[in-house]
Amino acid sequence: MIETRLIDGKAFAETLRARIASDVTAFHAATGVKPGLAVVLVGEDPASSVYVRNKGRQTLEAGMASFEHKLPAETSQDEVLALIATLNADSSVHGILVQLPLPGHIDAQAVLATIDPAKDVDGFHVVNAGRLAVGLEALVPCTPLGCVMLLKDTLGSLAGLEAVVVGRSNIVGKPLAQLLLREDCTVTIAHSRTRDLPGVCRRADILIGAVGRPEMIRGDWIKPGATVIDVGINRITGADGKNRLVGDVAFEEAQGIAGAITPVPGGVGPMTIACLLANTLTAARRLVG
Ligand SMILES: NC(=O)C1=CN([C@@H]2O[C@H](COP(=O)(O)OP(=O)(O)OC[C@H]3O[C@@H](n4cnc5c(N)ncnc54)[C@H](OP(=O)(O)O)[C@@H]3O)[C@@H](O)[C@H]2O)C=CC1
Ligand SMILES: Nc1nc(=O)c2c([nH]1)NC[C@@H]1CN(c3ccc(C(=O)N[C@@H](CCC(=O)O)C(=O)O)cc3)C=[N+]21
Ligand SMILES: [Mg+2]
Repeated sequence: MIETRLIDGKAFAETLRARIASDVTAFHAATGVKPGLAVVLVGEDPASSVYVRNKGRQTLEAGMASFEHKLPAETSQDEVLALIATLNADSSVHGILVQLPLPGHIDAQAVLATIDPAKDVDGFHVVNAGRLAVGLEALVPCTPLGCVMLLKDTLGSLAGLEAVVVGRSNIVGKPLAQLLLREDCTVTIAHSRTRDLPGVCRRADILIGAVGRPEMIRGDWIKPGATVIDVGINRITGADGKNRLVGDVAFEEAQGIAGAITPVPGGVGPMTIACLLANTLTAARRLVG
């Protein structure tokens, strides 16, 4: 048995946000401009509500302006597109985030395609996804960016390591694989059709759970000493009837096997928000500079 190190994403994110806040102060002093982040929320998604609340508060704490647009669930796609056009044209807005998932009658790809790529702080626009894929400067999705920051802080160089990413979504798995490739990892992307998922996971020096299934990745899927990043945010009802948050990895089982692991909460989640603020400042610098 080894001693499993806890990767404290909450503490790392606090440090990052403090640095961003002082950079925002300097940017404001030099340009007279306050970076502004607009968040568009259509309908009520319970999983999104914590994120939106934390984000709004931390945006203000970083010295940025926060514009929240909460629209009813029955808002038409055309109305959402019109709002985005307004935000694209608004010079006080440097970052635009449309909270996903959107209600079923709205085509998320059509909405994302309307966002000015220069203001796309989520990095979900095809232009930013493409620029990342071909190695050009891009706005990079926040959760993958946060994961790689934690990995580099834990491991130093990632070059040559076997990374297995479980999950292939456009918002986490795919861009994370791109970033790990950029760090010279040997990358495998696993998904629901992967054969022998436990065996594939056991190859990983770096194992990432981005699935959305509570504690699906078991302790004996982890190679001894591996670094485990748990992206999953799953709300479950415990034996005591209380709701709690768990990741995609069976955290207790990983103790004594993993070399290091992120907790849920307090791991990747806070990093996502810190990276969103970092991207908003980056966007403001490029738009104003
Ligand atoms: N911490 C944070 O900041 C963030 C956390 N999240 C959380 O991360 C998790 C993933 O989010 P997201 O990427 O949007 O989810 P999606 O539902 O978009 O994607 C899930 C992926 O997991 C794969 N998958 C599902 N079931 C299995 C299975 N049994 N075995 C192997 N692979 C499987 C799917 O495969 P297939 O493609 O074949 O269907 C898919 O590629 C969620 O819990 C979400 O809440 C998300 C964003 C930010
Ligand atoms: N356009 C868009 N961009 C996103 O980045 C995006 C999205 N839509 N839709 C929803 C998912 C989910 N997500 C989270 C971010 C932070 C926490 C977070 O701060 N979590 C804390 C607290 C969680 C809690 O206490 O409930 C933690 O893990 O410690 C969680 C989830 C971003 N997402
Ligand atoms: Mg999704």
